[in-house]
Amino acid sequence: MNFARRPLVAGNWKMNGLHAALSEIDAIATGFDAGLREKIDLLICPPATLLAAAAARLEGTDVALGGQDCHAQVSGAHTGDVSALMLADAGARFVIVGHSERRADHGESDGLVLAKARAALSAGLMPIVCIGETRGERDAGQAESVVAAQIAGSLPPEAPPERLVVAYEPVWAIGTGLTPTPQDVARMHGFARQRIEALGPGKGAATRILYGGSVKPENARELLRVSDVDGALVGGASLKAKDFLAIAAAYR
Ligand SMILES: O=C[C@H](O)COP(=O)(O)O
Repeated sequence: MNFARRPLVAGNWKMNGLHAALSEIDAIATGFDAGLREKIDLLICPPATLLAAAAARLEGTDVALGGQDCHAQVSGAHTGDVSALMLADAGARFVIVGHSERRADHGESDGLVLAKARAALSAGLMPIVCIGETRGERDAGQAESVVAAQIAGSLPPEAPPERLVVAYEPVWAIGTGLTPTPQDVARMHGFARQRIEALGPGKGAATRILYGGSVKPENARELLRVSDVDGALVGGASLKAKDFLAIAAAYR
């Protein structure tokens, strides 16, 4: 166990959540008790429309807020986009970049994800850079080469490891109820850590790598106790405070 890598349990609400859902954020803050606060970091990434209201409600708590994406530029003529600085201004401390849904739906390349991660760092945010192979890539025996290319192409090598989080999310496990075996997770996280080490000595050992893809209260303990797993990026099961806190409780 590397104590520099404090576990992080992060919830990604994706395009879910109207104002009524702020009550779940209140419940998460209430349920994040001293026993858990001592051991882990907890983060919610609601839709951008809820960030400012959530920030007001979370003031004085230890629950952090994050955005789900940011533009690579600080400002300008980019209709519909949100910059990292705007997310920080609204109360975010983290931002997810390169989620597979962004890579697939918006054709985001490693180069663009890298630019977004750098924009996040410049705005004082901690980027959570997502990587992971598709089912087809895995079946073709390319899981490692895909992940290696994503690490080389989308992680800013200049970022100090304590300012960067990586999330390994096999695309075929997202929202499907399917998960890799703990052995598979250990293998892929170990591999990712080696590739991160190639970005600079000591980076592999010090960078937090989260697992994401169908994490639920029922499988959290098994997945989060795998070596080289430093937390979870949770989608569907982060929408209800009860489920999200039950996942975080794997670290009790
Ligand atoms: O960002 C979260 C991941 O895409 C996982 O989503 P999921 O927990 O619904 O499978």
